[in-house]
Amino acid sequence: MSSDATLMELFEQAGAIITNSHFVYSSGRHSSVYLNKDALYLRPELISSLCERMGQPYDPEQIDVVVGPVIGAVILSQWTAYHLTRRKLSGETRAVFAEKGSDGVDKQFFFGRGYDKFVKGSNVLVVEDILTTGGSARQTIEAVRRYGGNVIGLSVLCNRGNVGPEQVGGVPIHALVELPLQTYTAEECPFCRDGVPVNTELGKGRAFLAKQQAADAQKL
Ligand SMILES: O=P(O)(O)OC[C@H]1O[C@H](OP(=O)(O)OP(=O)(O)O)[C@H](O)[C@@H]1O
Ligand SMILES: O=C(O)c1cc(=O)[nH]c(=O)[nH]1
Repeated sequence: MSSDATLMELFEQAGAIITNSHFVYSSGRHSSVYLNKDALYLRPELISSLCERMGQPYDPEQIDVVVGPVIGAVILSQWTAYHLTRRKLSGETRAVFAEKGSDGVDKQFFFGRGYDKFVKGSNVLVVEDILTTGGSARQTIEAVRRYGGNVIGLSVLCNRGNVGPEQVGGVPIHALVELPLQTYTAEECPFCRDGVPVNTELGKGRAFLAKQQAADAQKL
């Protein structure tokens, strides 16, 4: 695994690149291509080797903690911390995750479970699977800073949104794959306009349709 092309091939082989459909993303944007990270998370050995590469550019002595936002990046934080620890002369790199309240109370990422103590005053590597708008990564970085951590870098599997440091709080980004892909707002989406059915299996299509139905019902 040494180039974007090789990694892309690997993602394809793992069934992680799905095209020619109508997806809705967590940001609310729409697109015809979906990078199915969950097909990668099925494969621990593959994820381990990807995370080894995600941690490679960083000096392990400089990273105390790896932080990932729930859900997928929890797996990345574990494996990246594991490989950083293996390169460390002494001590262990911790892995913690940032979460959001399911009750709607905590709308921003927070560190529960006593993890705040491991973030405060620590040098932190933030990991994320996919950058589309960079919103989730930016919010994670903001949470680390709010809790008193020092963000050293952001390492991601795939930057599919051409996201730059200025969109994630000025933090340098390392992406295993740079794959700029077109996305649209719902209003400008050509697939919505042409009546292409929304994919309800992957992404946030089900929630999008439910919201649309609720809005339509209110109009009646
Ligand atoms: O750059 P952004 O526009 O923020 O989009 C990227 C985020 O969206 C997806 O999260 P999803 O909600 O699918 O997360 P999960 O399945 O990991 O919970 C993806 O895993 C990133 O976390
Ligand atoms: O932006 C997203 O939500 C998103 C895009 C993508 O390609 N894959 C994914 O799992 N999430």
